Amino acid sequence: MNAETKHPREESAKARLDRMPSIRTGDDYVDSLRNRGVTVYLFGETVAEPVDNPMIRPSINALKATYDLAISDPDLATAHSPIIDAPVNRFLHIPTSSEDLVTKNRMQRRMGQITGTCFQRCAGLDTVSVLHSITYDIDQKHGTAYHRRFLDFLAAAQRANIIIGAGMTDPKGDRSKRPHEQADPDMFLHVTRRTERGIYVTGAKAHMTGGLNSHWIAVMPTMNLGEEDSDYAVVGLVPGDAEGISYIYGRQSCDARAFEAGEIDKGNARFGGQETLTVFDDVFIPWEHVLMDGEYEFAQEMVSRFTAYHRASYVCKTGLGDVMVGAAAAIAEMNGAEKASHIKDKLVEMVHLNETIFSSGIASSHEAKPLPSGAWMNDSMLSNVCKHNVTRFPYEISRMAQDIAGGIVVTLPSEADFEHEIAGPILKKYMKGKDDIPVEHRQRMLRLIENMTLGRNAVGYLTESLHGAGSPQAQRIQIARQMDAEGKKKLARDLAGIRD
Ligand SMILES: Cc1cc2nc3c(=O)[nH]c(=O)nc-3n(C[C@H](O)[C@H](O)[C@H](O)COP(=O)(O)OP(=O)(O)OC[C@H]3O[C@@H](n4cnc5c(N)ncnc54)[C@H](O)[C@@H]3O)c2cc1C
Repeated sequence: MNAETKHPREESAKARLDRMPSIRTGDDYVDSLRNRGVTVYLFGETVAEPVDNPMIRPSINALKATYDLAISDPDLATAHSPIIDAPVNRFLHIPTSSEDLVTKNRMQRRMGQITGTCFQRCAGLDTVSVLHSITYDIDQKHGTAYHRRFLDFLAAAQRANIIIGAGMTDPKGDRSKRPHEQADPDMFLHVTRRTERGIYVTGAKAHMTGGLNSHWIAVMPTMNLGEEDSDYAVVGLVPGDAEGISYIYGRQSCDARAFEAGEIDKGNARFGGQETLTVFDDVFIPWEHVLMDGEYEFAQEMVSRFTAYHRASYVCKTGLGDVMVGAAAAIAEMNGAEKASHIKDKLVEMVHLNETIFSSGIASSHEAKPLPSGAWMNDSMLSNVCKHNVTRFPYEISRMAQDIAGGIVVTLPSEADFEHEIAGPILKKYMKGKDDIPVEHRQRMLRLIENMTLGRNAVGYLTESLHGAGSPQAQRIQIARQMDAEGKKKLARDLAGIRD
């Protein structure tokens, strides 16, 4: 069978991506998502064209902004890729220095400031970063060809400028059991059969950020695995519209406001996040796109390297934190409370917490080290500290923003009532703060605070900060592994004059 007559399922990433018009602008990206025929379930129905769905579109807009930033600020959002010897979007660039990782963090903060939500592209970047080194290391041990396959894929992905989604988290069923011990083997994605041409996988990936906004998905194990879990030790690259893949859309708090008329009550009408349960029903992956098959002893190292990158990527939340501080300062002014010393002090505390997150994340990038493949990786201790700060501080920052905003942040009547013939003028009279500030400005600022602390974008600012890249205990385990208590005890013994 020659290349022309191959079934599309077997087509190489290069052939498929070379056929695709290269994406340059944000508008190109939006166009690239049209007419893909992906199966998406939302509110008990299938969605004919996700791009035009009012609930889905804000999440697409957030990814669109990553393309627009690359054009408006190329120093920040593009990098020179040695793989194709050309500039690429930084979200597809393998870091080859600590400076690369520092600039990546600055870009992530900027994206958070622009969108006020999860812009969904970090997990894919951190996945390709870890695949660079882990495929190299597996090849060194087993003589496999994974690294060459990976580089071929990444070169095509960089040229086409696509989005890569990260499918790591399995549904996991009974948390006390290993994958092979589960009553239902599909609780973790696994290989069901191997043929001369490739493998078939079945299972699901949970909470997938930007699931159906991605052109390709990288699936990989979610935890350390033993020999009995070999079929679960699989890494594969799959087009997002591959046969057998379906997406079930995750609800977000207040998401149905997307269908209402008007934009004020949406809080952030333009941008939102997206998570899907991505289901793999006997999905074929040709060998060319398989990057791990049974090398279970590398699963733990892969997860640990992924988290070293990804837990520092959570500096993106400091961009959202900047928006929260701005919103709190603005609503204090609108309420006429900005001169109160406790308000000023709360704003200082919010900034202190936000910058504490940033400092641990950026420090982990400055302390990055090279791996044998040539990719550079964040300092793991500091990136775990960064993520652990993220599991707490955005909640505290949100509490202070709600404190400063006043109870009206949760009792404000609807935009439609403000427009009502009788209720409208009453509301415009009583919802006023300072005289010279239009009521609508106050309404909008309150809705933004609501959106980020209780509404759709609280998913990205709060609960994703808690669980994304691993729940808090996962960071404490990593910190405990690396804290070198014995070395620290020796320091104390020496100073205390205790000699063995
Ligand atoms: C908004 C959002 C976006 C996300 N995006 C992505 C993505 O793009 N790609 C991706 O792969 N994943 C993604 N995730 C998934 C994220 O990595 C997981 O939520 C996280 O790893 C926790 O897993 P879980 O949600 O299954 O919770 P659980 O594992 O059920 O954890 C719940 C609690 O139980 C505890 N627990 C769990 N298992 C055990 C055990 N065996 N022993 C003791 N305690 C245990 C945990 O510490 C935690 O406190 C996202 C999550 C969120 C919320």
